[in-house]
This record gives sequence, C-alpha cells and structure tokens, in this order.
Amino acid sequence: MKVTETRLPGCLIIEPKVFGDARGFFMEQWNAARYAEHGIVMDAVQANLSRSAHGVLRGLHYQLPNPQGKLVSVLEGEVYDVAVDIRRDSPTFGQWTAAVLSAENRRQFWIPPGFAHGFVVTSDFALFHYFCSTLYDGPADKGIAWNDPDLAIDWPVKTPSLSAKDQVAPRLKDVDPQHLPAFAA
Ligand SMILES: Cc1cn([C@H]2C[C@H](O)[C@@H](COP(=O)(O)OP(=O)(O)O[C@H]3O[C@@H](C)C(=O)[C@@H](O)[C@H]3O)O2)c(=O)[nH]c1=O
Repeated sequence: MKVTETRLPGCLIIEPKVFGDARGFFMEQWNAARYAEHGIVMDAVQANLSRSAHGVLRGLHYQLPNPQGKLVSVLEGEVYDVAVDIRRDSPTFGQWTAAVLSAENRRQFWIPPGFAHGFVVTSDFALFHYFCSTLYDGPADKGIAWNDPDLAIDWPVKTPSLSAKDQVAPRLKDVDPQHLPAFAA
C-alpha cells in the first residue's frame, strides 16, 4: 500500500494494494499490523456506513471525551473529504486538509483522534464507510460550522444540504478551548 502525507501531520492518504484478477478484485480495508507500520494505530472498535445524495454535507464532527480516529473510504460514488485540526495548542490548529475519495480511486483517508471531520458528496450518491478507534457516544458528539470563515474550507459544493444539527454548529472561535481536544490526545 502507498501512504502519502498531507499538509497536516498525522492525516494520511492511503492507497491500498488492489489484487485484480478475472473474478474482480481483492483489497484489505484494515490490517492492524500493516497500518501500524505507517503510524496508524487503533483498535477498530466500530465501523459505520452512510449513504448520501449529491450535495449532502456531513460535518464538521468530532467527539469529546474519547475522540475518534477514523479510517474513511467511499464504496460507491465520490466525496470531498475534509479534516480540520481543532486540537488546542496544536501548531496546525485551525488548518484543514482534504482528499477526493471515490469508489474508483479506492483511497482511504486516516483522520487521527482530535481532528474534526466532514465530507460533501460530489457524485449522484455516495456510500461512505469508516472504521473508528473509539465507540460512538451520542452526548459527546460535537460539531464546528462547515462554513466557518476562519477555516475557509474550499468546498466544491457551495450550497450543501445539511442536517438540522449541522446547520447550527458554532464557529471554532466560539468554542471554549476546554471543550476542544488536547494536542497530546
Ligand atoms: C455517528 C453515529 C450516529 N448514530 C445515530 C445518531 C443519529 O440518530 C443518527 C445520525 O447521526 P448523525 O446525524 O450524527 O450522522 P452523521 O452526520 O453521518 O455523522 C457522522 O458524520 C461524519 C462526518 C463523521 O465524521 C462521523 O463521525 C459522524 O459524526 O445515527 C449512531 O447510532 N452511531 C454513530 O456512530
């Protein structure tokens, strides 16, 4: 597999090795030993699947306490996937990085614990899959506004469809730093 660093240390783009043959193809989506060689260490304790139509934006989400690392990929369609460093005291606090993930490119994106995450669907539909390093905890689920002007994320869809929760998410500057993940988490 090929692992490429992004402009945010810790956020990695993974191109798994794909074994094609007359039947189709085979690829590993997770292998604890192999991914650990590239610094991706987690207990993959939960796996999630969501389906969304074109223009749906889910995010920017994070969990505190018990931040989740996420290994994300797209099984059908295409998304523009974004990670934002919201770890207080991080040298890259407030910066974002993005990856185009699709069924065609079969890329994975590793978003370490402590980053906010979101994506927008750029195909007709997208089937989005991710492993998580900690279990979902509803009351700990938190968000940052997808269009926070301080983040200035260059979303490819300018008027996305949002959940009611995501429509009222605060700007990063309005969140008490004590309610943000710690850099060393
Ligand atoms: C995320 C999640 C949601 N749910 C429930 C809560 C709610 O009733 C319903 C839909 O939840 P949400 O609206 O939060 O789903 P969604 O907007 O898809 O949330 C996800 O967005 C992406 C960007 C992420 O990074 C994920 O970690 C997660 O936050 O599913 C679970 O039961 N387990 C889970 O792990």
